[in-house]
Amino acid sequence: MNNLHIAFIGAGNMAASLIGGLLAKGMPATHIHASEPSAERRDQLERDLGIHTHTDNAAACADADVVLLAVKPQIMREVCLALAPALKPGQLVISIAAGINCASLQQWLGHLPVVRCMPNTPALLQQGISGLYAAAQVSEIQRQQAAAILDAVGSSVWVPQEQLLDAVTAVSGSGPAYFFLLIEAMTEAGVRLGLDADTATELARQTALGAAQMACQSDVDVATLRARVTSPQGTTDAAIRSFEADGFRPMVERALQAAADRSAGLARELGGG
Ligand SMILES: NC(=O)C1=CN([C@@H]2O[C@H](COP(=O)(O)OP(=O)(O)OC[C@H]3O[C@@H](n4cnc5c(N)ncnc54)[C@H](OP(=O)(O)O)[C@@H]3O)[C@@H](O)[C@H]2O)C=CC1
Ligand SMILES: O=C(O)[C@@H]1CCC=N1
Repeated sequence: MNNLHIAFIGAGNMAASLIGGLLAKGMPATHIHASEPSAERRDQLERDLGIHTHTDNAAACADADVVLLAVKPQIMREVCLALAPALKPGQLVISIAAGINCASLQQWLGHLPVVRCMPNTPALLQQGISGLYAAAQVSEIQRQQAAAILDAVGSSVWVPQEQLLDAVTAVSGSGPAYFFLLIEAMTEAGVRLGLDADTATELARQTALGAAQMACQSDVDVATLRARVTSPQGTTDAAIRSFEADGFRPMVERALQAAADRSAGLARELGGG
């Protein structure tokens, strides 16, 4: 993986997370090019990370084995149409944009080896998880390259049908924000219960970290872990009953359905394939 040359088209939040993770895994900074309109951001990337930056998307791709599209879905069409003449047949294109399907990307780029992927921001800490789907024209070696890039910043799963990326987006792509929301809400509730803000923040954050590590490392399922915290008629029981009475599970289901619907809706609104 570290001998690949990667061009990032758009170097915002998600690209920076991926670049940070790749560098931490030992990819030479000289193998990473990023095209980005903001001069301030380009300076920061060159100064802090040592990667090559460009104002011109085509120039960024000149020597790339993999072109990674990391612009907002709303401008993906115009970016792809402009980039199309610069692509070379052997290059693999990976898109991380929510909702933009392979057929649209292939049509706009005039280029068939396309992998669609949905990463998440914990990639910055090499704790990301990505869902991947490859167009039929992607070779086995290119599939391995795509998985290697995403595995460098966490782990990845292939989905057998492209529309399942809407579900991946709802669960893990957007998912970090749900946990941040819960930490925010727990912190605010702790403050209302009398804790100072710093103490409430530390308690909520460290509890989230400890619970996540237990969920990942334990050999029992999360329902069992929850039961072990929940003494009969104790404090956790009181909180869980309150959550359930307020419709916590259907609320989570509706939220994830909204995210998946939005992902599918972006494809309808912005797709051209
Ligand atoms: N954030 C997340 O958690 C996740 C995001 N994604 C997907 O990743 C993609 C990027 O999202 P995110 O990183 O959050 O967004 P950002 O806005 O942070 O990054 C997009 C970057 O692209 C730059 N840009 C704008 N126009 C062009 C252009 N014509 N050519 C090259 N670069 C351009 C923007 O610059 P400027 O700001 O100056 O316009 C910006 O720096 C989206 O498609 C999103 O769906 C996927 C998974 C998770
Ligand atoms: O909110 C979004 O649309 C992007 C995709 C997944 C996470 N962020």
